[in-house]
Amino acid sequence: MRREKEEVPADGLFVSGFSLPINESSLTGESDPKTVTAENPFLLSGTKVQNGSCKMVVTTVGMRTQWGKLMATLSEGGDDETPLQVKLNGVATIIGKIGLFFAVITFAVLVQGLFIRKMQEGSHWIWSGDDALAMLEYFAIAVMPEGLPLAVTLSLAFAMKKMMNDRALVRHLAACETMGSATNICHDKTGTLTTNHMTLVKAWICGEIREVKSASTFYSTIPDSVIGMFVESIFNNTGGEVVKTEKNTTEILGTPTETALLEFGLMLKEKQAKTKASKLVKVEPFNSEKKRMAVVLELEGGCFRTHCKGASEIILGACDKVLNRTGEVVPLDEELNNHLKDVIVLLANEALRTLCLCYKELGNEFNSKDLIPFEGYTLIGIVGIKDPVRPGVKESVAICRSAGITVRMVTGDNINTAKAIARECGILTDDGIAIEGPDFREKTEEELFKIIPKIQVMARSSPMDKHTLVKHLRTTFDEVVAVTGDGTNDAPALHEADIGLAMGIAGTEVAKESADVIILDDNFSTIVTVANAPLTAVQLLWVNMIMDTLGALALATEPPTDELMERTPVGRKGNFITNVMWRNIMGQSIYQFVVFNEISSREMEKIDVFKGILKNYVFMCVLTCTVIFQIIIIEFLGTFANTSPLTLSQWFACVTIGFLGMPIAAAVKMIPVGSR
Ligand SMILES: Nc1ncnc2c1ncn2[C@@H]1O[C@H](COP(=O)(O)OP(=O)(O)OP(=O)(O)O)[C@@H](O)[C@H]1O
Ligand SMILES: [Ca+2]
Repeated sequence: MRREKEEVPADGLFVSGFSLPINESSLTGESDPKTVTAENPFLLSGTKVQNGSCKMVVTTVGMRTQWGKLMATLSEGGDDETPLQVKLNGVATIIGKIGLFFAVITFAVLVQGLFIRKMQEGSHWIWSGDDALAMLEYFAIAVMPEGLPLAVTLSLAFAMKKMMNDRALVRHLAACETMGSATNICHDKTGTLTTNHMTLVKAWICGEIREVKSASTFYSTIPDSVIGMFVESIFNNTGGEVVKTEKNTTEILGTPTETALLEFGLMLKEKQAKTKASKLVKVEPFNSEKKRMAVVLELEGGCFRTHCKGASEIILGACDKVLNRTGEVVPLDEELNNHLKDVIVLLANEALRTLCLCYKELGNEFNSKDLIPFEGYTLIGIVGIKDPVRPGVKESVAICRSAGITVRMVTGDNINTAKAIARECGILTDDGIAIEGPDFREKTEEELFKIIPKIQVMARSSPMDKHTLVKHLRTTFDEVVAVTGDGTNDAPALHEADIGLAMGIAGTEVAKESADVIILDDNFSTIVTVANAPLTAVQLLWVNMIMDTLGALALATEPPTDELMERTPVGRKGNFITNVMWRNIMGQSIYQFVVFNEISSREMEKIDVFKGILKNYVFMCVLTCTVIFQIIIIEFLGTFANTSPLTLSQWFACVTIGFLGMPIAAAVKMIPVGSR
């Protein structure tokens, strides 16, 4: 028995069930779902059930399935280079050349010093093992700054571990740093910005909007025939299911929209005497493209009736009759039509998801092979479903904004619902554009070029619209785009994005599989943390350019600070080494002392470098080790390291001079430079 969004566990044959779209993209790369029926009964392991349920007979399992065979032949392919890697290649070459130049000079100077000493001693013809060792040591000193690649990998790995602690599972290591340069985030609404716990709170039925508090108040003024039709619609035209558990409680399965409707239906049903027996002859399941679902019922006398429900304004367009106050079918005239449109806007403006439910008598002429017609329906009612915004979303959006990241919302919902939620989250501002998917599709390239930067909300979008927007942002505008999502309809966009983030609990398998990072606890603010982590890689890198590997290692373990987010993201084109970095590099090169410099390097823009220093044990540990090492080398390893013990006053002088580096670093940080 397969249920929605589940993976088919083995190869097998379809036995019974209703139209069952299967996504075989994991096997064939084809993203359009294929419908499995009695004529086309093959179910393959590893593919995803997108809707409905069925019974299947298992034919093969494990490595014998098509999927298993594919896995066996699969060999690792090379990955695309990430933006950081591309930039690193460039930077590494320059640094390499500069480094080589200085390495040669350092080596030459050291060797020349050795020669002069030996000349003075008159022993330049006699070379001992000690001298060879000295040469080797000079060489080591000269090539010391080559820890760069090690440090980068380390820092990414540390970032990944850090993110794991924050409940973000990184599926691709490279994603750790791509996120740091994200300039755009496209959020899906339902399930990402909102909690996806839906409840039906209002309904327009029999001529007025009623609040749903209890069945009895809702009931009293509505004719029984209308309630009967409503209940018939809810329980037959559904992708969900009401099941009795072993403990004799009822449990509702299905998507949140379906559950909300079924819950409401159960409440009404308690009062309803008995629903007439009827048989389902055809189901057209909901999909994000059509945004509606329909079923055909065979009634007692052999007549057929179809029930349809879905996106309010689309369904309203297919209705030409409506059930009035007394439960009679009356024509839907223009006045009433406009009134209903206003009702939809009214409900949507309250951030409610609106759905229309309608039916049509088909007489006794219906063949289950026919398509369900989509016109001439009778409207039963319009429902308003509440889906509260996740806690912390507004704050997270604000943080992203201040970090210079453009935040957008792409949703399949009604434009007014989308706008209301977007305002609540602080995504939609006065100068932003909200557009509907069908409008967006019609735009020419030039128009798109003009409006895309201003689009803050895209409503009624199909999965392909989401994908198209992301693609345009990435190619035409050269932005680094992050996408968050939970549903199957987000999968194409998640896949297209530079970094795809999927919700771990509420997210569907298909979404998770297309994502780079999975937010395990569905906590929205984790997305900000994810955006935070990779900047440490950059921070660490500049340190490494002027310092040794050990220091870099210490900094690599520094947790990202919230202030990091306030820095503008690097982007695809932005200079890798910003002016700020150059300033610090220059300043510090002129006057530096390793230990103090390590402390100074913790923050590139802040004067207060000590903030949180005691919390980073690894940093403190490495620092202490460096100091102890230094003392040991100077005091006790005189003959080996060519140093002599210092007097107390000499020590004091050294530390003071060294420490001076810190105020100097602080002073350098005061020099104003542009933000890039
Ligand atoms: N089970 C359903 N049956 C009929 N219509 C539905 C059903 N679920 C959703 N809808 C309608 O389809 C619209 C949403 O479609 P879609 O699946 O593209 O978006 P979503 O994933 O729910 O939202 P988002 O893109 O914000 O996550 C809703 O506004 C609603 O009117
Ligand atoms: Ca969604």
